Amino acid sequence: MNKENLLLYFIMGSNNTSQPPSQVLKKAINGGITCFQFREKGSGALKGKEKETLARELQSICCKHKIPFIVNDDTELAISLHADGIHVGQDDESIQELKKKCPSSMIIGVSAKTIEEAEEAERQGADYIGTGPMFMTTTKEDAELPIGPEGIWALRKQGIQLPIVGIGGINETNAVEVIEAGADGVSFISAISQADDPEKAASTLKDRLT
Ligand SMILES: Cc1ncc(COP(=O)(O)OP(=O)(O)O)c(N)n1
Ligand SMILES: Cc1ncsc1CCOP(=O)(O)O
Ligand SMILES: [Mg+2]
Repeated sequence: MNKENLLLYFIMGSNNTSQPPSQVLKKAINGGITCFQFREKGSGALKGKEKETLARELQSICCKHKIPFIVNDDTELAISLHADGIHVGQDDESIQELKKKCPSSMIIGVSAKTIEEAEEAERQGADYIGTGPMFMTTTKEDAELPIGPEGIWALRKQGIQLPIVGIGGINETNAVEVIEAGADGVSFISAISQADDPEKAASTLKDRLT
């Protein structure tokens, strides 16, 4: 993956917004996001056919605008849709398993916050790591305590070369700190999905970072 694609990485599922997800995604793309992750998870999340239908709808929007479409957690869905990538956490399927099942062109993102996790992700051939939570977040039900941008500094200081995306509680006022700490990109859910004007929210974030 081109690491420039990680700069403004938007993540959303149907329960992260009160607006139609397809509308939010289109507005976010108009505002300048560079990557999208479909994360259909948590209370009220769609399942089965409904989940797949929404995934296909959002994928086709991404495809039309040449925005990488990454699926969170659900390897089978990612493979069946020929998604551009899959993102997994430490408690999800291992990179080793993913490498066996997925086409070699598929982007593999892994959550990693300790040096051990990041080094293991590098060894196993991940394409990028997602590190966080950077700041307090209420979006992820089982989020751990924030580690702050210092967590990214620490990984860089210890020699981690993989592209890093910060995640968790990132908004227009703190995004720059995350990049300054050594991240290649910032990912966010609520800063865009909960905004009254998702296009403006995305373009403001972009202005802060470019
Ligand atoms: C870009 C990015 N980074 C981290 C995560 C978190 O993944 P995970 O730890 O598996 O938690 P869930 O998102 O599955 O609840 C992410 N999704 N994306
Ligand atoms: C999925 C995830 N992983 C760590 S924090 C988080 C939630 C990010 O959501 P928000 O950008 O609204 O804080
Ligand atoms: Mg996960």
